[in-house]
Order: sequence, then structure tokens, then C-alpha cells
Amino acid sequence: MPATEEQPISQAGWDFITDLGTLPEDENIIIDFLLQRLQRGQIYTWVGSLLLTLNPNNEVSTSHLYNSSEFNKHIDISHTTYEANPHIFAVAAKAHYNLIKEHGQNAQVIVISGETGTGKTFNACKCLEFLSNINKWSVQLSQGDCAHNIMLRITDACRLISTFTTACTEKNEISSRHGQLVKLHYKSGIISGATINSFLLERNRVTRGSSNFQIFYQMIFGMSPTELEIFNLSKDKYYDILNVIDCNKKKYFQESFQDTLNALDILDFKSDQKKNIFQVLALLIHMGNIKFREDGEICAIDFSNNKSKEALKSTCILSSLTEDTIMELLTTILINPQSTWRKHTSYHRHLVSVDACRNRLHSIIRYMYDLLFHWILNHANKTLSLKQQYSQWLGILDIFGFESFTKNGIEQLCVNYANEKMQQYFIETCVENNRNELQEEGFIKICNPSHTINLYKERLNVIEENLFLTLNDACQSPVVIDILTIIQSVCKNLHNAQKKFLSEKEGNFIIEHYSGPVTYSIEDLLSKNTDKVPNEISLIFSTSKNKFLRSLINFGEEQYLHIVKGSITKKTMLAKLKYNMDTLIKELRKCDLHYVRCVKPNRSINNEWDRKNFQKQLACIGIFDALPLAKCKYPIRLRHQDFYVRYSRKPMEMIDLDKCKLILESIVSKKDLQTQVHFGKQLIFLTEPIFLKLESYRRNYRIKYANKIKTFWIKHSKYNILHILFCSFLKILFTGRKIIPAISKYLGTNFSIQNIYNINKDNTTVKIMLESELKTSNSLEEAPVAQNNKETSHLNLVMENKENKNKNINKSLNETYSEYKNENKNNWPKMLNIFGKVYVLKNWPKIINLRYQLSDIQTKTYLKTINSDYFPKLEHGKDFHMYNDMIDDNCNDNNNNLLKQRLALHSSLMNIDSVKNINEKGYSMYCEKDKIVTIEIDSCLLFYKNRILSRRQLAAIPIRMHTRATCLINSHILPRSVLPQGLQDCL
Ligand SMILES: Nc1ncnc2c1ncn2[C@@H]1O[C@H](COP(=O)(O)OP(=O)(O)OP(=O)(O)O)[C@@H](O)[C@H]1O
Repeated sequence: MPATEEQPISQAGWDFITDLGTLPEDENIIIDFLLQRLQRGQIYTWVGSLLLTLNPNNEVSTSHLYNSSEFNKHIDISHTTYEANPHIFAVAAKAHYNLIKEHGQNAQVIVISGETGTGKTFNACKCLEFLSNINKWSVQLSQGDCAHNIMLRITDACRLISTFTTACTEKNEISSRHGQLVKLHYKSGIISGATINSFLLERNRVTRGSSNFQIFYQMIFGMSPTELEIFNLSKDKYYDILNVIDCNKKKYFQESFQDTLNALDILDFKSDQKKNIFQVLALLIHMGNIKFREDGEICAIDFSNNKSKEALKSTCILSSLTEDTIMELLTTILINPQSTWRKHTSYHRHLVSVDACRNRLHSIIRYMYDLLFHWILNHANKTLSLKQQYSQWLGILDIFGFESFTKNGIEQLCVNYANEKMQQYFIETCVENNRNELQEEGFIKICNPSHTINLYKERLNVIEENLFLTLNDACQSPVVIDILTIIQSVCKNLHNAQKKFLSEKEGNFIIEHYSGPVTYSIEDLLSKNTDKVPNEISLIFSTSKNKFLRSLINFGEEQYLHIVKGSITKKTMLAKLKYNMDTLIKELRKCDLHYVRCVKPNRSINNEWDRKNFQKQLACIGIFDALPLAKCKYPIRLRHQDFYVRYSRKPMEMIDLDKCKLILESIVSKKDLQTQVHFGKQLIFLTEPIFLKLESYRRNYRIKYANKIKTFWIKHSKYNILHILFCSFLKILFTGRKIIPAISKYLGTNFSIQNIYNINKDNTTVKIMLESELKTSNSLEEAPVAQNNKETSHLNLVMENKENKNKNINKSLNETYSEYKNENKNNWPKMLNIFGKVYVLKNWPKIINLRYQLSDIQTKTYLKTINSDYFPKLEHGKDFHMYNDMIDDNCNDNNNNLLKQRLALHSSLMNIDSVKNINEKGYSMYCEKDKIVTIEIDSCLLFYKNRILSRRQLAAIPIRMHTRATCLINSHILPRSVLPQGLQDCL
């Protein structure tokens, strides 16, 4: 290694360095450092927050890197002793942590990129494995099986999809020939399903005559001769689309075929569906063997060739179509000047060249394969997503790598364009925006605007606006155009500054990509770009007796081809590619991205490391661009306001930097504050350990208050039972009924007084107090609403723990009743109303009388959610009847006046826009749009949404602990002083 005087770090010291940002910005030093790490088996290195991975290329063993002890190191990154060593697990753990803790966006995506064969798919699988394990770890035992099942399905779906999309190429034996975004759906912090998006499948590979997709070889080697015979296939025959089969891989294909069959089973493919899939694959294999010959002025299927004759026969059997129909489909074009459906105006024109017929055959094969793949993907996605709602997702994006072979066609152009687009996005968002942010915050010196991003933009502009547009126009042209002339004219019309990106040489064109020049052949460029699928396919296959083929064609028309039918009708392969990439980038803009860049150091012929190639790979994936930014040691950045909202205990107020500093000072030591925190103009910069410390503080704080709320709830639930007892008792006093039947009626037939005392283990008694008493009573400390309540009437009900339950209850109730009875003689219903008003309606909204007209379903949902634990037999319309009687039947109030009064109070409380359409007649309403139940309870307005019951104001922010089934629903009755920040905001 070229050691220099100025080199600040000795090689020995390198052992402890895990981030390239710590090294001097010298490309040679960086290469040496990385190669030494590789030889020590350290294939992962940080470049700031970006992970650089080296493909070990069989130089070192890496199995120890993915064992359970390594998994355990990353399982809980919130742990204060956690050290983020560079590892693919660390990236997955961070994305998972951000998602679960709602730090950042609701969608986190791990973007894995690099050249072909550098290890993208390998690392994507490791991410999935890690997330699967962490999921298993985090679910409760009861849910464990279910969580395990879904992960098993996701892994199997990925395996199944990979057999249809991977093929052997010059550089990688199992190269992915499509881009894949696996979206793991999270619900309450647990994976509840997934969807897999596939884009840009290299469907030309099916008819290239080179190595085909794995599924074909798995089928030939994996099926027994008898099974193959069902599809007229044989291991010993030669099939054009499969080219020469590499028999050395026989065992590998046999084993992976079993995995594929298992995956199909796990994903709920029925046996006839599995048979249909293989039948279509066999059909494509046979179709590939059909040959053509010129016959006078027209072209026809070559019957003199036995292979071709046999292939046609098998095609007819497998597709359930006649020979004539197949011949018509392959050798003629349906000319229809008016409409496809008006048969009398259409006629068939014979194709005149063998090439034209072959192209037509190949486009049908490619189309059918594409359809089959998307049908399988669609089925798998249906099984994986289980129609569950989800609000968060974590994605793993594995996009096929940059390619440059000796001969490159439109397939490589597509792959390289996709990489070019992703790279531009990376440079724009990760490098440039980052740099600007750091400059604005005075972190790094303001330098001249970087030209890198402009170079990327300019190059993409040339590719999209000049090359692609011209090629697309040429494909639509009715006259035959010479492709070379087109390319030459495109190159000629470029501005001087653009000429370096696209040039023509010896009948080929060269694009100067971000990772170097690639020469593309113009052979078949237009025909492949047109990729015209004959319109007649649908017409002809819809007459087939094979039900699956018919449904496959329908599927294509209904779902998969909707884009083609829509705004980009008749568009070409390149147009569709651009559309797909634009859509993907648009989606990524809404997500937080975690970048993983893969490289593969190779050895040259003399067994030395190929440093030049390695340096080129590092440059191409933007490592050298990201290096200066990696020197900023604060990966976490929060806007002042966001910081305050997340970590402050107090409600929102005017926020300034000093308030944030105060929070930090109360949690972080002075030394850490100086070395690990930087206060910028708009942002607060934190190191990862400090961020995790803050998070851990926040979590403990929330847990503490969640527990307080739970304790409070448990206590008061008992109080509630006593209230029922109290109401029943009053009713009995005035109606002369016996207590037990009344309570039984109220709570359901199996409920006895014994149950009440069983629940009431703390010997809670009920007492009625005057307001004056109430103010001085210590026992009310835990019933804060009563204290704070402005509308509290002169009576209130409180709870006390006393030794002797039975007598006390009766005594206190009797005493109070007689006291009031004497005073109010004939006016007891009013008094009762006051009791009810104060106690039931203010503090315990769960007891709602029928005047609050919830519809059947709303009431049931409401009751079910709120009361099911306590009133298992409660039914709408029946159980509240008694209370309704007490107010309605006996109340002397003028109902209209009462109504008016209530509405007046009600409107004074109406400050929520989304609940404007309150039902004037009733006292509750359901807002369909926002899914909110509004309940007017006397002068109090309650909102019920997402299992949160809140008062006066809607729950403004989602609070995790508040939405869990085990959490308190009625936490609006806690005093503000003991509520955590989130709940304060909510109530
Ligand atoms: N960390 C690693 N440990 C062991 N083997 C690895 C590692 N990374 C990659 N490989 C091996 O390198 C080979 C190529 O990897 P992979 O197929 O993941 O590349 P890729 O970048 O996805 O290529 P393509 O873009 O062509 O799909 C595989 O055989 C894989 O097993």
C-alpha cells in the first residue's frame, strides 16, 4: 500500500475503524482499507449512514456473520449499550426501529443497489430474514404462530417469484431479471401481511435462445418422466427457448423444484392451478419449437420439419385450439379497418417472411409468460395481504444491477437506464440535499454548487428526451425506417455539451453512463422496442376450451394491461419503462430511504486485486461523492419543532432553541451535550447514542404514565359496578321491585349479587357527598374530573375503601335518599336526574340512556368496545331501559326546554370542524367520512374514534399505547397534570 508521510492513521489502527468518513479522502487509502477489511472477513463498512457491502467472492467465509449471536446484537437497538457496527442487520434494525417508533415516515425503504453479481439479492434476503426473526421475537406468544405463518409465506413468495425471474448470465449464475419491491405491512408493530411489486421483468429472455428463467429448467429436471409426458415433454429432447441445458446443475434444479412446489402449496395454489401453471409453461416450450418456411408468396408453418410438426401438435393439445387457428394466429395478421368486433369488415393478411412470423411467435410467447408471471404474483399477493388494513410498511427494494456485456441490446439499455435513474435520485436526495443542509447549518464550508447532479440530469435528459423519444416515434411510424440513420441524426442534433453522453460508432451507439461507457447494438432495437402483442391473441385464446388460458387472457385484459389500455396506449417498451421508473421514484419520495451499496472486488489474471475496477465500482455507486458528508458525525437531524414535540412533556407552545436545549440538558450529560449534540439554525444534530438515549427516556416516560392510567382504570371499573348497584337500588326503592331480579335484568340473567361482590374485591363502598364536602375530600384525588368539573352539581358520588361493604352501601344510600326525600318530597325524579347527571353523565359516559340516539350498529360497537369486559350480556335497547325510564317517564321538565338548553350548551362546545353535521334531533351522530361517533352527554361532548374516547377535542395524534386493547379507553377522565404529553394533546 502506498504509505505516505501525511497519512494520519496507521494500518494497525484500521482495525477499529468502521466508517469510511474517519479516513482521509484519498481513494488509494480507501481501497486499501476496504480490501484489508475484506481479507479480515469484514465485508460491511459504514459511509456515514450508508452501508457499503463487499461481495466476499469466496475469498472469506461469511456464514458467521448471519448467525443467531449476530442477530441478537441488533435485535434491540434502543438498548443503551447498542453499538451500530456496520452490518446489513443494522440497516434493517434501524429501518424497523424508525417505523415502530414512528420516527420519520410511515414507509421505510431499504434500497439495495450495485452492479450485477455484487450481492444485492443476497443482502435483500438477509434483511428479510432479520425482519422475520425480529417479528417473531416481538410478537406475543399467543400471536406467535400467526406471525410465523405470514413470514413463512412471505419468504416462500419471494422464493417462488425468484424462480420465475432469475436466470444465469455471464456475470451471475442466479441473476435477478426484474426489479422487486417487497413491502412488509405493519400493524401495531407486527408484520400483518405483505405485497411484492415486480417491475421491468426482462421478458425478452424467454425467447432469447440463451439461458432462460430457472422455472423452465426446474420443471424439466424436477418432474419425473411420467409427469413430463402429460405435457408431451422429455428430458432428452432439445427445446429452442431453453437452449442447451447445463446438466451439471441437474441436482440443484431438482432440489429447487421441490422448494418451488412447497412454495406453491404454502401460498394456497390448488392442485389444478399448479397443473395449469406447468401446462402453460409447457405450451410456451413447445411453441418455441415451431418453425416457419416461405411458401411461394406467403409464409407458413414448416411441416417438413418433424420437430416443428410435433411442436404444433403439442401446442394444439395444450392450448385446446385447432391447428388451423394456431396457424392463422402465427402466420396472418387480422386487418380490421372498422372494428375488431365487426367481423364482416375484417380480413387476414398473410405474413410474407420467416422473420415476421418468428417475431410474432416470440412476442406471443413473451406475452404469455409475462401474463402467467403476473397472474402468479397477483395470487401470491392476495394470499399475503389477507385484506388487512395497514398504516405502515417497510420495503426492501432490490433493483437489477448495472450491466455491460460484450454485446448489449435493448435489455441492457433498460436495466442501465433504471440504474441511472436510481443513481440520480440517490445523488439528488442523499448527497446533494444533504450537502445543502449541512452548508445551511454551517456544518461544512459553503462551496460552489456541485456539478455532479447537473451531469446526472443532463445525461438522463439526453437518454429520455433525445434517444427514447426518437426510438418511440420510429416504432409508431407507418413507414419502414433505417435505425442507423435515426441514431446518427439523434447524435448530430445534440448540443455540444450533450455530445459526450451519446455517440455513434461503427453502426452501434455508445452511452456514457455514470458507471462508464456501454456500447449498444442496434440489431432488433426497433422490433424489440415495439414489442407489439398481436391483438388477435385475446380473440383466439378466448375461444379455447382450456378454461385457465381463457381466464389468463381475461386477467391480462382486466388488470395487468390496464396501463397499456390507459394513457400510454400503444407505447413501447422504453415508454413503459420510463413510466414505471417515474412511478417508482414518485413512491420513494414519500418514504425514508436507507441505502445499501454493493460492490464486488475482483482479482485480475495474476491474482492481484483489480484495483482499477474496484475504484471504478466505488465511484459509480457514489461512495466518493458521499464521503465528505460521511465526515459529519451526527446522522440524526431533527427540526427544533419536531424535537420539542417528541421529547417535551409540556403541551405545544412557542418553540425556540432554548426550550430544546433545556430538554436536552435534563437528559444528557454536559460532556455529551458538548461533544455529541450540535445546535443548528433550523435543526438539532444528534449522534446515534444520544438519539437512542432520548428515545429510551421517552419510552420509559410513556410506559410509566400508561401504567398509571391502567391502574386508575382498574380501580374505577369497580366503582362502576357499584354505580349500577346504586341505580338499581334507587329504582327498587321507588318501584317496589326486588333488588336481585332488577340487577339481573340490568346485567343479564346469570349475574347475581354475589358476582358484584366478587368483582368488588376492594370492599369499595358508595357515598353521596355535598359539593362542599367534595372539595375537602382527599378520596377524590383520583377522580379529577369531578374536581375540575365546572358543571358539577351540588352532589357527587365518590368511592371509598372501607372494611364493611354491605351495610355501608345500604346505609349511605338510605340516609342520603331519606335526606333528599324529605327535602324534595314530590320532586324525587328531578333529584334522581341530578344524581344521574352528575355521576353518570359527567364521569361515566359509558352509561348512556336511550335519549342519546345511537343507531343500532354504532351503539353495539360502542358498547362492545367500552363495556364488553364488564357487561358481557349488555344489549342495545334493553339494558339501558331502566335508566331511560327514570328520566323520561318521571321527569317533570319541559322536554323542549331541556332540549334547547342542551343544544345551546352543546353548540358552545362545538369547535371541531369535522363534526359539523351534528344531528339536530338526536344527541349523537356518526360521521361516516371521519368514522367518528359524537356523543352529546348533557353539556359534555364526546368523540369516539379508533378506540379512543376523547372529550371536547378530537384525538389529534395517534398514540400507540392508547390504541391497544389493553389500554384505557376512558383516559379523558385523568387530570391533565398526570397525563403524558401525547394524551394531553389528544384530550
Ligand atoms: N455476503 C455474502 N456472503 C456470501 N455470498 C455472497 C454474499 N454476497 C453475495 N454473495 C454471493 O454472490 C453471488 C451474487 O449475489 P447476488 O445474486 O445477490 O447478486 P446481485 O447483485 O443480486 O446480482 P443481479 O443483479 O445479477 O441479480 C451469489 O452467489 C451470492 O450467494
